[in-house]
Amino acid sequence: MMENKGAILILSGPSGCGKSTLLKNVYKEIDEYYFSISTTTREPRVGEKHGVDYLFTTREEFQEDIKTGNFLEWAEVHGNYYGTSLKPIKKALNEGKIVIFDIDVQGHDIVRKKMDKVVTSVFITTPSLKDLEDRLTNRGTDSQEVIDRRIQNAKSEIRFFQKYDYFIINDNLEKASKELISIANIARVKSKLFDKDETLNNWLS
Ligand SMILES: Nc1ncnc2c1ncn2[C@@H]1O[C@H](COP(=O)(O)OP(=O)(O)OP(=O)(O)O)[C@@H](O)[C@H]1O
Ligand SMILES: Nc1nc2c(ncn2[C@@H]2O[C@H](COP(=O)(O)O)[C@@H](O)[C@H]2O)c(=O)[nH]1
Repeated sequence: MMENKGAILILSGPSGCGKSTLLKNVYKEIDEYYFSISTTTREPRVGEKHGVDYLFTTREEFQEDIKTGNFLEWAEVHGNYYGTSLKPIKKALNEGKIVIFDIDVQGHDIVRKKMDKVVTSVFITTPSLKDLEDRLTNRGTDSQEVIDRRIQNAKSEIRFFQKYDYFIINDNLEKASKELISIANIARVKSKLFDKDETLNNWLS
């Protein structure tokens, strides 16, 4: 019996580059996916729902989850904690799903190390830092202080893009969506690699 039948698709990129927007645009084109809902200590934004966008929690509870070993990965990003719970990921992988992560560059490093064989990753960005700043400002969800911090962090995050399998410049939503769908299809093909042993067994038995 195969342990993993699914595959992982990681999206990273500076805050405001358009990861959530792109994902919402392409979900209907991806079969059998599971979006990994992260746990965070960040305050919910207007319109965000617990259990849909994030699992919102306190710093104390988050630290308890770290101690218990509940996270596949976790990181401090822009001054808040974010983490991926291991249990639902295992379940979705065993069900053969494409598990989609929207996580930062630190999280990508950890998941790569732990689950390299099943990971396909894509770094998403805007054409320029100015575009990023405009998007964060126009989104209207964060204070100027939070935006400034995210812009500062974007300058370091951009250096990580070479660690990723693919790179998308989200200048045009339609074009970027098509590129993301192609990458999701590649992740799907990767999941088929785990059928190799089973196929061989079927042939030889
Ligand atoms: N191709 C695009 N052209 C113009 N605006 C865009 C494009 N893609 C996304 N946006 C806008 O940019 C803003 C930021 O997008 P979004 O919230 O999806 O970013 P994000 O990468 O998920 O951010 P975070 O990491 O903070 O969650 C939104 O207001 C969105 O409507
Ligand atoms: N390492 C992880 N990073 C995560 C996770 N969930 C989200 N993120 C990243 O945090 C920033 C900020 O998100 P925001 O919703 O506050 O704008 C963003 O880059 C996400 O990719 C996680 O579980 N682990």
